[in-house]
Amino acid sequence: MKIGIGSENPAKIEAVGPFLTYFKNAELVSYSSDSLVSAQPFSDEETKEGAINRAKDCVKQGAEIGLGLEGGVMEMEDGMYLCNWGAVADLEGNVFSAAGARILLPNKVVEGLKQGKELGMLMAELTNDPEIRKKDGAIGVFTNGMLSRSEMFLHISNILLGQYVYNLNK
Ligand SMILES: O=P(O)(O)OP(=O)(O)OP(=O)(O)OC[C@H]1O[C@@H](n2cnc3c(O)ncnc32)[C@H](O)[C@@H]1O
Ligand SMILES: [Mg+2]
Repeated sequence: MKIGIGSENPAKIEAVGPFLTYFKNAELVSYSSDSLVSAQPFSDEETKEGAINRAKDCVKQGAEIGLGLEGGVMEMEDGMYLCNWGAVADLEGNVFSAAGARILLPNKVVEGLKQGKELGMLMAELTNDPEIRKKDGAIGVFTNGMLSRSEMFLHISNILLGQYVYNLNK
């Protein structure tokens, strides 16, 4: 059985771990799947949609179970937050989604986002590390290393697996 992840970003690929532990005979395949939303989603809705589209795209490309993870930003009354969504889809047409951590972004980053820059690029500039989105990510930087981007996606992946299995067994 193939379990697909709709990204080539290692921070996302690592997060498939719980699915591979649960479905013991599964093979992991990473697809460059299309989120069909903007490269920088600007709301919870758009970020969630991106995650669902990535998960469904993996199934379209041949996976029995597809996982999609998407990072975005969303506005609240006190400013702009980093938000994260995940989704799992399967061949039977089941789809489940779940959200992960949110954290307020500093003004300097928000200004860049409003100018149309992607968060990944802004974080690379801020940290002088072009690979930051594949490792600690914004969440790691702004939590002083307490929670990395891959750990944050792993948390979402556990929620998705739990939801998926709960509903399979019903
Ligand atoms: O290759 P893909 O799977 O697209 O991985 P990505 O790093 O581009 O991740 P997303 O498309 O899900 O995220 C949308 C944008 O926000 C950036 N981003 C989101 N969360 C981030 C984080 O925690 N740290 C750095 N950049 C982040 C990301 O690099 C993109 O520019
Ligand atoms: Mg992207």
